[in-house]
Amino acid sequence: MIEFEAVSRNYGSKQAVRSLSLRIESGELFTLLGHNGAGKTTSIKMLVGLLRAGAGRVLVEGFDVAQDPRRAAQLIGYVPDEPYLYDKLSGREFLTFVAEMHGLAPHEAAAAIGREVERFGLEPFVDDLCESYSHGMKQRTVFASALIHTPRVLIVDEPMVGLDPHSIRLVKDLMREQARGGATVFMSTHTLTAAEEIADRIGVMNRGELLFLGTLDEMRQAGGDADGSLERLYLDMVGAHRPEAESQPTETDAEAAAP
Ligand SMILES: Nc1ncnc2c1ncn2[C@@H]1O[C@H](COP(=O)(O)OP(=O)(O)OP(=O)(O)O)[C@@H](O)[C@H]1O
Repeated sequence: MIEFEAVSRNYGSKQAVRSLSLRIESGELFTLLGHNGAGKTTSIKMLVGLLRAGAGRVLVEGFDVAQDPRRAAQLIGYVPDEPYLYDKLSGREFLTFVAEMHGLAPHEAAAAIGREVERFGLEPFVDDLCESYSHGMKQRTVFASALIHTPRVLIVDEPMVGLDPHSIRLVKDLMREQARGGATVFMSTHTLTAAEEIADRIGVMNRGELLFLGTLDEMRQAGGDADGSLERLYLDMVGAHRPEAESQPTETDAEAAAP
């Protein structure tokens, strides 16, 4: 179970997340949507303990992630938006390192690694150095590492980016399977078709605030469109709230700024 209790976070004077309250039950697959800069990654970083909340608190299975970070880390599997791996380790060495970090005994680690290598089809490259992996191979290895300790809570930030269709299917099935098995799954994504297909509930974030929280059917009711696709409903919902496009430097500006 995940709980955000009136959570806020600023970067300097910029308020990235404003009084976010949200409860996600075990067995639920929750999807967080929102335009670039809406506050999704900031929320996720507070959830996994990489950032401290400025106000409020975040609980995972009842444990405050800021007060009890080790306990929370044992409960959480986290797949960040940028896959992190050690270039000079092979995939198997990396998975072994993660298993040891979670305190798995060697025989448990070997069994868990075998299970995840098979699940994510890593066998053809798992003994090669990570520096030789494509983006999708890295992402699949990171997914495997996030599941090594069979976490109760799986948190994934933009899981579909850069994956081939086969891997996308794998990841979608995996997230549903995790939720069916009783885990809490929290996914942030811009891939609306995937969210439409697999989410139990959807949250729409806008300028650090939760604009909508509910099922797709509830979103259709709110949007007055009984058959609307998630893409249509989402675009209508955030369209009215979208901030002015931030001014991008023109080529001339960039050239002028060059030394
Ligand atoms: N390290 C940082 N320093 C200053 N401001 C930041 C920092 N990280 C994020 N922000 C700002 O906080 C706000 C929320 O950013 P965040 O990364 O949480 O958005 P997001 O919804 O994950 O966006 P995206 O879809 O582009 O990943 C944005 O206005 C962003 O500019």
